Amino acid sequence: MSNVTKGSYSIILRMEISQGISFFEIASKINETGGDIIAVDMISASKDSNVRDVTVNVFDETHQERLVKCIADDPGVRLVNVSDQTFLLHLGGKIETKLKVPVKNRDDLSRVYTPGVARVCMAIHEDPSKAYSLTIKRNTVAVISDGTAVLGLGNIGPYGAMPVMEGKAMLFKEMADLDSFPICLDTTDTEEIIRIIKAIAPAFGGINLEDIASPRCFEIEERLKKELDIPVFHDDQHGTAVVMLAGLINALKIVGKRMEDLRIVFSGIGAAGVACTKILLSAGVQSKNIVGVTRAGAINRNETYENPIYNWYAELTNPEIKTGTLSDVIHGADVFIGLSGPGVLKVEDLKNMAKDPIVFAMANPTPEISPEEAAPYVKVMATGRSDYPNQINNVLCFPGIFRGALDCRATMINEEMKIAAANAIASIIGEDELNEQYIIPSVFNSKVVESVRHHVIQAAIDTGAARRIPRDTQ
Ligand SMILES: NC(=O)C1=CN([C@@H]2O[C@H](COP(=O)(O)OP(=O)(O)OC[C@H]3O[C@@H](n4cnc5c(N)ncnc54)[C@H](O)[C@@H]3O)[C@@H](O)[C@H]2O)C=CC1
Ligand SMILES: CC(=O)C(=O)O
Ligand SMILES: [Mg+2]
Repeated sequence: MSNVTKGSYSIILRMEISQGISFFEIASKINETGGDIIAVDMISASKDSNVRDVTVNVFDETHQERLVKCIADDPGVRLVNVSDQTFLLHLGGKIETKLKVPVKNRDDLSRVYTPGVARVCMAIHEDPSKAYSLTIKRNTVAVISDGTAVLGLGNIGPYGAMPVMEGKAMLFKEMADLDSFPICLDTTDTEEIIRIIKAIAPAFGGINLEDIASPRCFEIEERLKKELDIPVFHDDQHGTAVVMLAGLINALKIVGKRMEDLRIVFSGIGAAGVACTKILLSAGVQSKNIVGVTRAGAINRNETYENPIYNWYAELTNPEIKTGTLSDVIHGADVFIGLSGPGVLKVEDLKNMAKDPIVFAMANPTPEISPEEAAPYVKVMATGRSDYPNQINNVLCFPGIFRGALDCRATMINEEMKIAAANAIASIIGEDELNEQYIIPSVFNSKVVESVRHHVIQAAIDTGAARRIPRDTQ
């Protein structure tokens, strides 16, 4: 698997084909390399040649390179250009601002802007809670990253992070009709990040932290939760944990095991790994049955770590003081939870797990083991990707959880609201639908957001986190 992309995507090959060369010869070559032609458009024709755009589905970057070489080497063809539809889709970014009221004449102008706007400003100045009714605050989330843990790509900086944050903003809008701003900060200084987020908070109903590396992400989130009165939610921690728990609740129904009895090995004790561990402890998993593995091996209490989170993890888990690599500690595990990097789990490891292994290989974009390799040896397999069954991805959680939190004007997103969201997601799949390939609803299942919203609002009301009760909940 390539480290960047695997799974089919489309490229457009613009090619000038000499007269006398049949297009069918070219098409056969493309087919022989495994390319799937999905469209052919004639761009121009002359007596010497035809220029065509041929849209082809390819498997991955290596496949694309092979296909391009095969066409470029053909003496009857001049390859004019190769464009990738994913890149084309990103030209100029993916979102824009849209007006809710027109500004077409002086009259409009005097209301949306000065002088009319001044009266609205003063009303909010006198009663700041009016920001919720008279500004975008009540429906707007800030999606904030410092670019230090972008997907599984690592520290690629704020510019590199932007396409992901724009994508999250699109998902907020599409799934939950929430507006959001992608904000990528050109600093990795914890205090500066906290100061900036606090300073911009007045415009927003909630803060979605994204792809900020551990352990810094823990302090940033904790401090902001204490110092702001709007929900602050680190999606890679809690969104992932909620969806993982939903998947595990359903997977256990298939294998007939109980949370209390599960032996679990985690690969990756970063933002997502820590939060998934915590939510599983809340759900009944016993800390003595958990072992966490990082690049340096199994976390254990005989070691002292520079990363304070690893020391905390060592005290909490692995009382048998298992040491060594993932392969050394995976023997007898019922569940593997991967939130680390590509390819760290091997087929041999799967063979050493307990009966009916559950494998959630959630590293993005390339999982800890490919479903193709794992399939013969696991009972339930899930990844973070959309091109395999059982996508465990925080996109199933964050739109609905923020929709609920903003609709009841929650001051925070607490543990009860997260567990409620997990149960809501799990319960969407009926007993008669549940199977190894369907433990988690599709991201596009229209019931997900509404169900998560509803359960989150109820939990917020029950725990005193709600500042208002939406009309449809009364
Ligand atoms: N499916 C989903 O919804 C989500 C998936 N993820 C994925 O989980 C992974 C971790 O994300 P975060 O926790 O946010 O990052 P992070 O930077 O906070 O933590 C990464 C952790 O993985 C460990 N790690 C990295 N490569 C490793 C390797 N080859 N072997 C063992 N350990 C390794 C690091 O030591 C660290 O403990 C990423 O691949 C990310 O894409 C994260 C959030 C959501
Ligand atoms: C899905 C997601 O948030 C991640 O991979 O970082
Ligand atoms: Mg993320």
